[in-house]
Amino acid sequence: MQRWRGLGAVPGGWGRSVVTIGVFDGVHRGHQEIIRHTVARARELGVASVVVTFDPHPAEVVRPGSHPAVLTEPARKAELIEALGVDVLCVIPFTADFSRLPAETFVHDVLVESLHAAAVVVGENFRFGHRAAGDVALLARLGRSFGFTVEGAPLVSADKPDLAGGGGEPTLFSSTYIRACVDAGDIAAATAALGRPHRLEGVVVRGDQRGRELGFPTANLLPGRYAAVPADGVYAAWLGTRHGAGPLRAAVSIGTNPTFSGRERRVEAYALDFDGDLYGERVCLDFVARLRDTLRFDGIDPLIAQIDDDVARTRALLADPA
Ligand SMILES: Cc1cc2nc3c(=O)[nH]c(=O)nc-3n(C[C@H](O)[C@H](O)[C@H](O)COP(=O)(O)O)c2cc1C
Ligand SMILES: Nc1ncnc2c1ncn2[C@@H]1O[C@H](COP(=O)(O)OP(=O)(O)O)[C@@H](O)[C@H]1O
Repeated sequence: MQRWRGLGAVPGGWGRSVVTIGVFDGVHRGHQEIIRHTVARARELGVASVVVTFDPHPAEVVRPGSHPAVLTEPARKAELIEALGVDVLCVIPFTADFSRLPAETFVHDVLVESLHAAAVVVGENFRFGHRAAGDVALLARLGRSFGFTVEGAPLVSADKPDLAGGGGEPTLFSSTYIRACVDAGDIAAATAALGRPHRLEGVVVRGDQRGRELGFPTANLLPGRYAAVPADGVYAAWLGTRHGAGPLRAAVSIGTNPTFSGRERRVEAYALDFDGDLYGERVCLDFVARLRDTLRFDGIDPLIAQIDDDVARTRALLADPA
């Protein structure tokens, strides 16, 4: 997959392409559907498939201070998009000026002049241009005058309507919905919508050096500034490192360590069957299940007994690194 930053990176003599546009945070099952459709269409037409995305998140530029929680860091997003067979990922720096482009100008400059779109694939609820004034109907109208087709991919929702909480309405998979699932610690719902576990990435930093004394050294993960951190609680997760063998089973604690009257919120992972130094390493946690709420214990013995139980459950849940 080629990676372009900005429209200036489009090579001279670029042919036609099939394009899809979006923030694609999470690359969830709905996104996957749209991207697969884009790739399939491009292959049919014998042209390149291009995913256009934005950095930073448009919300932060349009309303500073409103950056939503990030489900996938840019490098991870690119990796997931590449795995879907896309030819080009074009990341447009989302500036205040760019945000003010009227919908028509956006279509002309990006889709027609730069990418020579033969077809544009979008979800039914796609909005674009200044104040999100453009919709699929406008895009289709512009397509007729500029010479590209517009294909709306159907939106994907939960198979079981009752996942929505009994309301009867099927839950539409969206980044906003998945952020809410993660924020509530609903790992099962997040996994269903993403089509894979939610991943948190970060660097291992020093904590209070207490873990070792408890018999459970924990890698304290410092997530990215806007990362979507699951609700306080204890989780079973796969811990991935850059070096070393495959992913490690981990019992993860997220919270302020109330037993020790801690104040800082921390993400700590005890890796099972592991003894090594992780300080300064970039690691990731793929959350598989929520085990329980964070509790305040009277002393360390009941805490240790509880962590023993968490570790046993983690071992049972995470059968075999595939
Ligand atoms: C699986 C697991 C579950 C934990 N559950 C709790 C808990 O319920 N309450 C709590 O106060 N601390 C809990 N802890 C956090 C410990 O208090 C923490 O690991 C210890 O304070 C070490 O901190 P340090 O890494 O900063 O040295 C848990 C830790 C692990 C690994
Ligand atoms: N099984 C393990 N799981 C997690 N970290 C481990 C493990 N074994 C050794 N370590 C190392 O020990 C460190 C954690 O020790 P700990 O006493 O909890 O200190 P800290 O308070 O700095 O987290 C980790 O950052 C890692 O480098």
